[in-house]
Amino acid sequence: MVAAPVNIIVGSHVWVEHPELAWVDGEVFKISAEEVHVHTTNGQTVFPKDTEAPPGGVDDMTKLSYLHEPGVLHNLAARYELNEIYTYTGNILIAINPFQRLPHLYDTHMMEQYKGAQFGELSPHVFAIADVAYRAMINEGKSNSILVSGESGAGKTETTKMLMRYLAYLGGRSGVEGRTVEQQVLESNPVLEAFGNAKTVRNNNSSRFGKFVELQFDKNGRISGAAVRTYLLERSRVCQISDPERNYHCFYLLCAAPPEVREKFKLGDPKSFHYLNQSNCYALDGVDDTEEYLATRRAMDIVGISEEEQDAIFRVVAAILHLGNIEFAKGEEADSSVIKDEKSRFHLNTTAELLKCDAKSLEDALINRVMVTPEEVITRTLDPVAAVGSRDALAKTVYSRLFDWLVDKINSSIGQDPNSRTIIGVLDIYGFESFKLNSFEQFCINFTNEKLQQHFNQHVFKMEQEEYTKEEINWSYIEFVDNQDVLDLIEKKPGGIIALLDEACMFPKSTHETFAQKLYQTFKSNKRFIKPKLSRTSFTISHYAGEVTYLADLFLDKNKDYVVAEHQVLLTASKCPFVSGLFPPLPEESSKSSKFSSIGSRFKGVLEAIRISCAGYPTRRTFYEFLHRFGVLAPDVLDGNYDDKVACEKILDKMGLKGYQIGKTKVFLRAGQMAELDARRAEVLGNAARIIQRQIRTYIARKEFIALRKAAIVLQSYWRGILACKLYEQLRREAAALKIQKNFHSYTARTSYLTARSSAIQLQTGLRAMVARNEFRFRKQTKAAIIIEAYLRRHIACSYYKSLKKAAVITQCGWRRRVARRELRNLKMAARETGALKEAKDKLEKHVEELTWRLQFEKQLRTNLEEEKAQEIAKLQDALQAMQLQVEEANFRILKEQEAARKAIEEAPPIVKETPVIVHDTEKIESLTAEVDSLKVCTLNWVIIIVKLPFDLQV
Ligand SMILES: Nc1ncnc2c1ncn2[C@@H]1O[C@H](COP(=O)(O)OP(=O)(O)OP(=O)(O)O)[C@@H](O)[C@H]1O
Repeated sequence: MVAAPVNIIVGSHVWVEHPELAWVDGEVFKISAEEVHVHTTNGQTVFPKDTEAPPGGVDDMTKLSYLHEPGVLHNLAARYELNEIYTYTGNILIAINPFQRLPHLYDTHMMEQYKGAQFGELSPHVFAIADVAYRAMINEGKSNSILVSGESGAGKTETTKMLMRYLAYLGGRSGVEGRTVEQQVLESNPVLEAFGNAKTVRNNNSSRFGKFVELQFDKNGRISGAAVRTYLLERSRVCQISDPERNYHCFYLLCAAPPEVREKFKLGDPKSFHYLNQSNCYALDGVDDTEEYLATRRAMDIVGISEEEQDAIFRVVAAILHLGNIEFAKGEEADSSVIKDEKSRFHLNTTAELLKCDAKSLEDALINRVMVTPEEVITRTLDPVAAVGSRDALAKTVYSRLFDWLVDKINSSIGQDPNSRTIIGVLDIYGFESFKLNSFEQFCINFTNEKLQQHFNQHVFKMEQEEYTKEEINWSYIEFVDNQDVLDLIEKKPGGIIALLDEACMFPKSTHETFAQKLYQTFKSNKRFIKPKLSRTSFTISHYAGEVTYLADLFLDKNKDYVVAEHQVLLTASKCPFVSGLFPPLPEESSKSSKFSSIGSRFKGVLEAIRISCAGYPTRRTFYEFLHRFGVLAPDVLDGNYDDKVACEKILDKMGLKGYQIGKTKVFLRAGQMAELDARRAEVLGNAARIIQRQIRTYIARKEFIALRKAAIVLQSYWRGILACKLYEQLRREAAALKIQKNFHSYTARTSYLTARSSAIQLQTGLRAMVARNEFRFRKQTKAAIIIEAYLRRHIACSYYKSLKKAAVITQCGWRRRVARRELRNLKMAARETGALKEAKDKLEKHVEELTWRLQFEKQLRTNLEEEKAQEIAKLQDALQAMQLQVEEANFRILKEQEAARKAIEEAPPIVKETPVIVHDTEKIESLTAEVDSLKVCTLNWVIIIVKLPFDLQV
């Protein structure tokens, strides 16, 4: 791995509950207006406050004028209060856990801004670090790594995720089946977290392993693959937890799995398992383990873990829980043990069943040890305590193998790029650890941190040197505290602690006690090694970050990191291919040395970087800045028209400072020299201020006196004026009072008059209203009477009219009947006369005919006599014509009479013919009609009045 050009230190928690109080790593800092008090275990230290720094703090701590621990912490606290969680220290980023979501800090817009931006141009940000790493990789073609370190819960994992997101943004590539590599790495997180994370005191989801995510890039800077490497899984947690922590999440998830799963693995309440019930914490706030179980299964699906493999994984997890419940009792032989009771045997059988191995072999593997000597094979029994140790060792081994299997599976699922030229690695590893009891794990972690520290020292030192070279200053005598001696103590070959440990592991008779004694002997004169009094197995190392006492008790076993041969044989023989796959047969005994391939640092590392700066020339100012600030110390130098560099040198000499350096453009000051100059500057400025103050005070006092006198005169005249005003006011008030009284009296009199008047009016109104109402009632009654009368009269008139009408009609009918009868009689007589005429006519016709015949007869008889009687005939003819005329007349009359008779018959009764009559009493009728009209129409019949009567009406 190429040395990292950039580092991220995830800082310790800083809580600023009160703006003036910060708590950092167990030390309380009280920040007053003038100075910073640090309450440490060694008592109280007081530091001057950095008055140069802006109230919101500086974004790069190298800009602080005073580089001391409280100043640095105060700066972080001030920034934290403004939600500025990132701060630079040179090119190191310090991130402070905000304990709240700050989405605006990580959105695409933010990524866009940091893309390609100059380092330091924008506010400190994790994206800026990733950007520098990426650009360096692209420009120089070198791999880079970013170190994320800090104590548990500081936010390393979150920071790592942000880095990954940004790097994926820069080098994004669509991955297999549409999922990007970054997505695949993130999708694998739930699986890793379920098996590698646990609740600790500081973090509910604490990663209990170190993680190195390697993003592989192709020549175009596109992500072409990724790998996740894990380190130092906290194996001891599988068997041992303390309240209120939890074991790995997967155990609780499985206990909360659906009933059929629990039944299959014979699981129950987590409280019933020894590996879980050592702590009272079973559930996590806001986390549903059943949901998490299903989410983990889903994530396993995504990662490509088959159904059978998932089943086997959870079977192994269940087996570990049952394994933990196997208890041992003393056996009959000395130093031997047996399975304690039926309950333990049940768990033993269940474990064997789940691991698909022989129950008897499991029992033997737990309580016996086989020792192979050149001569013979000896089987040694284990006492109950050793058997428990054996049981726990098996549980830890199985679990760590399971975890490694998962990591391998995830890596093969994400896919590697064997042709990748460059990588960017992100290392997420815990920082320096010091607990009450520290074991081999802490030793390894702290060793890792020592390594980082050395790397870090060299790195910062190198940068300092570069700056000094650039400025051409003499730097040969710069010292810095090196931790090489600690590293020598731990890793030197031969003779270091690790070498001695490896040596001890190789001797079968070695115990932790002999190992500790060896250490005491070897390092009795080493400044970094301390033997604690009254202890036979612990030792203390003076690390760069402080002293840590380690318990050597389990160092040998843990260092060996070997799988007990019996356990190996047992599980290799498992009928379950998954389980046997976790324990492939060993080719041969492998070296047991610990493998540490990475480094970490923590916050106090950061301070070391500052201390290194202090060891050199921590304060540097350009000539202009220096003269601008400290010119007041030597005004004559400023007036002397010297070159800036010479002027700076003269001022420094005048102040009697030694050891400073003048570069090409800057003045380099030793630690503390800036403070000294500041103090002198403050003194000079103070003296000047005092003179100015004196003059100003005199001026102010005189000005105040004149103003006071002027004010007194003005006050007096005002006061007199006020008295006169008061007198006038009194007089005015009296007059006003009289006026008011007068008006008041008139007002009351008028009010009472108006009241009486209004009462009288009211009374009158009432009475008048009463009279009017009576009158109105009377008129109303009268009107009603008139209406009734009118109705009555109309009724009488109507009745009378009806009777008259009826009489008229009767009279008319009688008269008409009489006339008609007379007519009829005449007609009948006429008819009878017509018959007689007709008879006479007929007779006459017969007579004519007879005469005609007689004429014709006589014509013949009297032909001769014709001439004689011509005259007589002519006479006769005349008589005949006359008679014919009479006949015609008679006929005509008959016809007329017939016509008249026919008409008479037609007109004969019952038909009554209306004959217009002359109305003599029209006025009377009209008046009646008018009256009837006025009396309102009662019925429609009455509206239509016959105004013409057929006969003379006599009333
Ligand atoms: N940048 C951040 N923004 C918001 N919340 C954060 C951030 N960093 C950390 N946190 C919060 O702090 C919690 C702990 O962070 P994280 O798990 O990253 O710590 P860690 O240093 O990895 O701890 P451990 O070493 O125990 O795994 C997170 O669950 C999250 O709630």
